[in-house]
Amino acid sequence: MTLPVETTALTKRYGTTAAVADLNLSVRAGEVYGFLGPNGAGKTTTLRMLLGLIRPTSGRVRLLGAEPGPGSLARVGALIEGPAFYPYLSGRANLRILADHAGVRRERVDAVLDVVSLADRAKDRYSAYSLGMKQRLGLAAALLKEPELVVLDEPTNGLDPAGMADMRVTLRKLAADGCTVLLSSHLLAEVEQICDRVGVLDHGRLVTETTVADLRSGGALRVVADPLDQAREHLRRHYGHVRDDGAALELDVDPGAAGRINAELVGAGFTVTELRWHEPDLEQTFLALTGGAPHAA
Ligand SMILES: Nc1ncnc2c1ncn2[C@@H]1O[C@H](COP(=O)(O)OP(=O)(O)OP(=O)(O)O)[C@@H](O)[C@H]1O
Repeated sequence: MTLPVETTALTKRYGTTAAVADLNLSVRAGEVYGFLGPNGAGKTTTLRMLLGLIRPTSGRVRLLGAEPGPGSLARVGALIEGPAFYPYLSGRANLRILADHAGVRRERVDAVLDVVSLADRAKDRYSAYSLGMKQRLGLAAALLKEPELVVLDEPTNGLDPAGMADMRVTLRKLAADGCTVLLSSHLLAEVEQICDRVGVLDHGRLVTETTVADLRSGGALRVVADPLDQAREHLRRHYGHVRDDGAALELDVDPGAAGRINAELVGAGFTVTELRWHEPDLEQTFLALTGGAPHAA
């Protein structure tokens, strides 16, 4: 099956600086793919190459199975630089202008306003919109041509938690309807909640491409039981290595083992006061992958 986005050894140099180096990305049909990296990692440069806005120094881009060009780009919706709208016109009027320009039926305008949940504010002037609504109108514009693939550069940047949540719902809805979504972000927590898979970029290089579930793997079962020392020895006998920080025990077991361990401890006469799966700290994972490079929140 054709991948919506595939790059091979994609490279962009500015003078002696490699903004993007040897990048092999693959975005699968119907997924929400998060392109993650600290500021300056090369995300925007990559997205611009995908959309044919700048030329790679070397390497190859396949967009919906073809070179980025009029044929493939007609099937792609993109939001790269902030959307430009007329501030004194309503959201609907702005979209109508874009629809007319793109040769899209006007009925499509109301359909996309619905998708981004702006139908009830469609008559309001663009200048009265919140940042979240402006972003969603930008997304609506990108959806006018019923694209198979949507490419969004930092779609949640600057949004408050409610705006982020709205955007999340909208993007998941798009994917559920069969549209592939590729978005960039420097916020791991955000990507983690929206995306199926992530590609982590650092200094122009892909350091990992994996599922969000995989990024999260490596957690441990945290157990607090009384008396703690004896519970530790008991668990060691059955499960091997047990970490003890003085307040709680941690076991590297499968999350599904929690119920059995609870029953065993209670059966052996321990009082279990806490037993929960402890997720790995994703922020630490991200910092480790990107060499601890500081990135803005
Ligand atoms: N036109 C250009 N000329 C020279 N250097 C550039 C140009 N565009 C980007 N760069 C450099 O390439 C690197 C990657 O920039 P890019 O904007 O792609 O990063 P980014 O991951 O999108 O970060 P941000 O979120 O801050 O935009 C940076 O070091 C940047 O300074």
